[in-house]
Amino acid sequence: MSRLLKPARVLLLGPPGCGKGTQTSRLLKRFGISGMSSGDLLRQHIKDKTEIGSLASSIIKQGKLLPDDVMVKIIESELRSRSWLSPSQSWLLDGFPRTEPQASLLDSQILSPASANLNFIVELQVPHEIILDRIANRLVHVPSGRVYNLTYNPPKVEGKDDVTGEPLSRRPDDDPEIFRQRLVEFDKLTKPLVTYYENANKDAVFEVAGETSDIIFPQLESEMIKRFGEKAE
Ligand SMILES: Nc1nc2c(ncn2[C@@H]2O[C@H](COP(=O)(O)OP(=O)(O)O)[C@@H](O)[C@H]2O)c(=O)[nH]1
Ligand SMILES: Nc1ncnc2c1ncn2[C@@H]1O[C@H](COP(=O)(O)OP(=O)(O)O)[C@@H](O)[C@H]1O
Repeated sequence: MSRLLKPARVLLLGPPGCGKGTQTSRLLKRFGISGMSSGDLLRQHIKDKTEIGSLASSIIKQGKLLPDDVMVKIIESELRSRSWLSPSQSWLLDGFPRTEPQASLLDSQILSPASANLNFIVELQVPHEIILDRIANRLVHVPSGRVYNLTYNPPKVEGKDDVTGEPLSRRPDDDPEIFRQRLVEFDKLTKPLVTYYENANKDAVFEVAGETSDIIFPQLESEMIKRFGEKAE
C-alpha cells in the first residue's frame, strides 16, 4: 500500500451492482483510503433492530430510497464520529449522496463549512445487463460490508466471511424485480448528480467505463496518482 501526497475526498457514483463496494475495498488496500457505504450503515441499523433499521428495512425491500433528511442526519453523524470533516483527511463515500437535495445539503451544510469539499467525483459506467447477472450471485458480510460473488469472488469457505468466518447473507433487495426498481430509481434520481457536480466543478468529475472491476480499477488507480500524487515508499 502507498499513501497519496494530497488528501482525496472521493465520491463513487454508479448504478447498483456496478462495483462501488468492490472498488472501495481495492482503494482501501491500495491507498489506505477508508470508505463509508450508506447501504452498509443502513444494513447495520437493520441488523441492530434500531428505529432507523425498521424504516430502512421496509423501504429497501421496495427498492425505493429513504427520505433525504433521514440520510443526511445519518451520514453527518457518521462523518463527525469518524473525524473526517477536516481538509487533511482522505475518505470515500459510496451510496451517498444519491439525490440532488442530499448533494446540496452535504456540500453547503457539512463539507464547505469544514473546507472539506469533495474533490474527486467518480462515475462508474457498467452496462445494466452486466450488473443484472452479477446481483444474482452477490453475498455480503453485513458487519464489515465485505462483498462476495459466487462466480467472481467466492468466499474461501462456502457461506462464510473470509476474515471472521461469520455467515454471509443475500440482500433481500437483490431480488431481480426489486433490483429493476433500484435501477429505475438510480436513472431518475442519482444519474443527474453527474451533471450537478460537473456544473459545480467539472475538473473534479472523472468518468470511467468497463465491463469488469479489473478493467475499471487500474484506470481509477492511475487517475488518483495523477491527481493526488503518491508518497514514495
Ligand atoms: N462477474 C463480476 N462480478 C463482479 C465484478 N465486480 C464486482 N462484482 C460482483 O458484483 C456484485 C456487485 O458488486 P458491488 O461492489 O457490491 O457493487 P455496488 O452495489 O455498486 O457496491 C458483487 O457480488 C461483486 O462481488 C466483476 O468485474 N465481474
Ligand atoms: N443515500 C441514500 N438515500 C436514500 N436511500 C439510500 C441511500 N443509500 C442507501 N439507501 C437505501 O439502501 C439501499 C441499498 O443501498 P446500497 O447498498 O448503496 O445499494 P447499491 O450500491 O447496491 O445500490 C438502497 O436501495 C436504498 O433503499
